[in-house]
Amino acid sequence: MASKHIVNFVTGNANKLREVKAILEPTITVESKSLDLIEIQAATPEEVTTDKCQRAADELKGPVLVEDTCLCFDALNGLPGPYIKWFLTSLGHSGLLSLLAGHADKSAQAVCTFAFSQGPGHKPLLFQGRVHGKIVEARGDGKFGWDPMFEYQGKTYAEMDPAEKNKISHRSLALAKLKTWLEEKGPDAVVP
Ligand SMILES: O=P(O)(O)OP(=O)(O)OP(=O)(O)OC[C@H]1O[C@@H](n2cnc3c(O)ncnc32)[C@H](O)[C@@H]1O
Ligand SMILES: [Mg+2]
Repeated sequence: MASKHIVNFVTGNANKLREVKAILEPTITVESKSLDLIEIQAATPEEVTTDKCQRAADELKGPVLVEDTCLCFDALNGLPGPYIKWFLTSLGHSGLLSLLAGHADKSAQAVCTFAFSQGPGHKPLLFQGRVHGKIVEARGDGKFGWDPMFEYQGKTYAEMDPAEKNKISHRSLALAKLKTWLEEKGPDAVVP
């Protein structure tokens, strides 16, 4: 049976693409374009993702889906947040963990914000998923970003098999909202 909907997911991250495909297909067909989009320096994931989506729509001159992921440490008032990529690159897992050395509170939130735009000039729609977990010493053999140090209900993301992670993750919670919107309104719904 042919998919009812097709989305064009623009990302430079192959791990994200793999998860998005595993979560959405076959109900929704995921096409993709590998682009490393400029991300503005902003305080909230909503601002970052909205801007990123507009850039992608302008560049590809059509409908696009983008996503931005934040990892927010509660003891640090939400930092590193949207800057997690640069913190992870510079500090690695152990350096990230040591940011919380002086804090008893190791709780953290994994936040995934998708933005869908019908094309240049259209307002991006946002779909967000959030998982409350905790930052631990790296465990598990997952190769995706900070998966080994984010623990949810006793297991790090890296200790879960892919299907298990995709059932409960910040990304799947966000995509469930996108799916509902696509099924109820459809990509041709009138968005300003
Ligand atoms: O092209 P884009 O989609 O922006 O891909 P990116 O790799 O630049 O991703 P982000 O800007 O959203 O930065 C998020 C960082 O968190 C990492 N990350 C994203 N989702 C993750 C997940 O589910 N588990 C572990 N790490 C993740 C990712 O590898 C980045 O280092
Ligand atoms: Mg990025």
